[in-house]
Amino acid sequence: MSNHVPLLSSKHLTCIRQDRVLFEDLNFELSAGDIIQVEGPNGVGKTSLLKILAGLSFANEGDVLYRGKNIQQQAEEYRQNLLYLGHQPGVKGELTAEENLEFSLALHGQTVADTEQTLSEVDLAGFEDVYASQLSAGQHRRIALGRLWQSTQKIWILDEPFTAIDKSGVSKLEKLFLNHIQQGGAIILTTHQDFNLIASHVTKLTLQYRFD
Ligand SMILES: Nc1ncnc2c1ncn2[C@@H]1O[C@H](COP(=O)(O)OP(=O)(O)OP(=O)(O)O)[C@@H](O)[C@H]1O
Repeated sequence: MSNHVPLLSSKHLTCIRQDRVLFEDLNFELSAGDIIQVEGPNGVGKTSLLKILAGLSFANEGDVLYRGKNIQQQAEEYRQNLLYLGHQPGVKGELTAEENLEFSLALHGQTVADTEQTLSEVDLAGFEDVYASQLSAGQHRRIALGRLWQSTQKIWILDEPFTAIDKSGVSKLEKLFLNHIQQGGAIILTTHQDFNLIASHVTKLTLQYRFD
């Protein structure tokens, strides 16, 4: 008998928002080496699901398990092993690119080191001292994505990480994702974009509108 325990799993998750059942009895497993793409039309419940998985909001029924145990019973350990990027980049206009990255890393308990190198990984070399208010939407997203390059967390939960990112940035991210899963990490993400490099590694979890 297999004693495989997934990194992250959901058991019988039900989510109701504004009297609408977004999903019901949702079960999935995310193991080391997996990439799961949550897909479905606008408003179907993808962000709601990711927030529940990240412990930022609650399901109406069911559980989220980290290594087989409810995330609420081991909130601190789970937090240390989780990197969540929401669909807003969360960048502050009055801080420079480098200050924003430092602030975001510190806020999330990540090591604040090599921020210059990290900004260069996300193609922001030369923009370190520019205020974010003077940077583009794609550059804001790149600052937020910088956290991935400094991540020691195994589980990445990413809400629309490719938004506003150009083609070469998307390829670079795909390479980073591949590297992450090859090192024993796992990713669950939403995107409306198709994958290229990592397409064969991606399993889809499709949410559908319910009309009951
Ligand atoms: N905190 C909340 N309170 C009330 N309703 C909410 C809340 N969060 C989400 N909803 C509703 O739940 C539904 C699903 O929203 P969600 O953001 O999860 O969709 P999505 O699939 O991520 O959409 P998109 O592809 O547009 O990002 C929407 O109708 C939204 O209005």
